[in-house]
Amino acid sequence: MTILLANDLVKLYGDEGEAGATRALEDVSLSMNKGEFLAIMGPSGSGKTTLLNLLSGIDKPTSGEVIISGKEISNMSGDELALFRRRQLGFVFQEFNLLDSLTVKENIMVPMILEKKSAFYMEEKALEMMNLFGINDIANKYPYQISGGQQQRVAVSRALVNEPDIILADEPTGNLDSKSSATILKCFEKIVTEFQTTILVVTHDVFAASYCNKVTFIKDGRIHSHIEKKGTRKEFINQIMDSLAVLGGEGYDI
Ligand SMILES: Nc1ncnc2c1ncn2[C@@H]1O[C@H](COP(=O)(O)OP(=O)(O)OP(=O)(O)O)[C@@H](O)[C@H]1O
Repeated sequence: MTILLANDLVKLYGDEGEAGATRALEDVSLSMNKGEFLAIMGPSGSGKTTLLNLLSGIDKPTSGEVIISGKEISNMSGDELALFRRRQLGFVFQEFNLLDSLTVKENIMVPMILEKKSAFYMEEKALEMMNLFGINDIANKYPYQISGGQQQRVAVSRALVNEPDIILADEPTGNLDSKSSATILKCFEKIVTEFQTTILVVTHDVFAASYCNKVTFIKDGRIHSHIEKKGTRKEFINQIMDSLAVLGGEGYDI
């Protein structure tokens, strides 16, 4: 089942022909099936953030379309899009973005509160998530009382509670040490395997990308190449490094 389809995306910042206008994306097409775990990698300025902004509906393409679960989001009105983003998309960011005045459990409940779920359902669901990610012992703590790795596990739980069609993650391990990064990546692996969740990760980090099943490389706003994991994760790391060597550019974490 196709979850995400991007067709011939073009993004131009500024007006065509105008000095300083940038063609950030040129004819980018992408497709993801249910249960796929994809990393997008590319040099600084290659268009990764722009692509993520278009896929998540934060920004509109100059031309082309983004279809998620059969719905074209590039044409949705503000309200329709806001609802769609809340129900069908899960977001994980580098900065965790938790609410400091709410406990871990309350943070996880926020998307369900917005959907007016029953108190019983919310309790059960929050508990299920906290058990899944090993954070039930910190349910009543506040974000500033827990580690970065724990905060990111809360953020992943929050992204999952409304059972989104796809999780979009922007440098999810960017603020984490290697041990916490591995924990988060294993959480992603677990939900892909257990729930067939579809996850797209934008990352500079070879270690993070190696947990994915596929990597798409972009360069100068165009898709450069794709690779698929066939053997072990260690072998995939070597494959990713080889591709990055061909791709060129700087700013990768190895
Ligand atoms: N709001 C904007 N207005 C004008 N140009 C922009 C804007 N946002 C990005 N760009 C330009 O578009 C191109 C792609 O930028 P983008 O941020 O998508 O790259 P990136 O791959 O995410 O980079 P990084 O890895 O450094 O975050 C760059 O040339 C950038 O300068």
